[in-house]
Amino acid sequence: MASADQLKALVKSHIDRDDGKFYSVAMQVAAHEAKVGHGKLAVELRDMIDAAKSRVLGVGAGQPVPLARPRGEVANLLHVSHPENRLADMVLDAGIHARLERILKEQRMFARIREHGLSPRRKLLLVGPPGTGKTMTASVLAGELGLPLFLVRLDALITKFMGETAAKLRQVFDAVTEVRGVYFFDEFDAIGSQRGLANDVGEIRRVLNSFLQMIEQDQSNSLIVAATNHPEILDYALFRRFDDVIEYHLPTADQAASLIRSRLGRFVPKPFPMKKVTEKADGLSYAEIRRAVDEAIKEALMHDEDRVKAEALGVALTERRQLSKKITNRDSSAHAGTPSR
Ligand SMILES: Nc1ncnc2c1ncn2[C@@H]1O[C@H](COP(=O)(O)OP(=O)(O)OP(=O)(O)O)[C@@H](O)[C@H]1O
Repeated sequence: MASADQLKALVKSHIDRDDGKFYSVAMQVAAHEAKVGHGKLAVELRDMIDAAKSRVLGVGAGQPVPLARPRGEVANLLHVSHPENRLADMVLDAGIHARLERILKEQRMFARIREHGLSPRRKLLLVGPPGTGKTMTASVLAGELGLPLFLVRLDALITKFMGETAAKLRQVFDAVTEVRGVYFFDEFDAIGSQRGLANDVGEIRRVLNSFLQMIEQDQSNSLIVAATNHPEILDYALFRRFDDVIEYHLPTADQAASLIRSRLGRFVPKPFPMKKVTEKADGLSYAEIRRAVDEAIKEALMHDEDRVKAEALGVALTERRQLSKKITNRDSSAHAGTPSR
């Protein structure tokens, strides 16, 4: 019998018209029934869910995806989108830029590379602090190559019923083979580390081993992109499974200036004391700088002004820094009690 929480979640997802949630809870109920020995009921429930899902148009993003729409159970695990981002939209140091260009070139020529028995680079690990462009990179790769971007939903993949996780991972890797796309595993440390996620360390180890096996065996034409802010807790065995490991960093002063200018567009202040303003961005991520610039643009719009005022931009950046400091302090005090390995 489903738990009270599951029943409540089912009713709530129906009220919210959240199909994805509804199917996910229904699958949990089926898994629970299988676990307590009601195999026939579990199979019936799963069949009903699969049949219902294959009738539904649009997955996750709520957009119909005619050519690359995951079906059946895997639809819950993948959120599909079709980004239009370009490499030129990113502010990057020359090294990362060159590596991404190289990956794109190998992908564009993959038939020729395959003909010679070689494999293009397509398994990538992106590491670096939050807001430095790891997710954006996955979007850019998809956008440049005209491929769908599949975000692997770790919340759906790693359930309370940990025994199911490896089976779900198998479904994701089957999709990787069947539908060419960019498959993005964000917060990859949830799979790639041996600690933190659950008390059941043995189970986490099994999931990690499954991932290692599946990524090693994968010979598809899709790109597999994993990202983490915590490379230090990744299992060492993972690194050699990737064709490239790319390290992202907070922007330098020049990169911050370049992002500010491109984001401001026609709103750029006149005169613009760039150096003075950029100093206020020191220590902020690209994402934080972008948000500060957006705040300043909104301020201008609300005052019916054609341009941002340099002081207003300075204030927005300073506010972001204060916020960022608060978050960092909170995170470090939260981690202070965590025993190290
Ligand atoms: N290198 C960059 N160049 C231009 N804009 C960037 C860059 N990095 C990040 N941004 C801006 O910040 C936003 C958030 O960045 P993104 O989600 O890619 O960061 P992330 O590294 O994946 O962070 P997290 O680890 O928190 O997921 C992007 O959508 C983009 O607008």
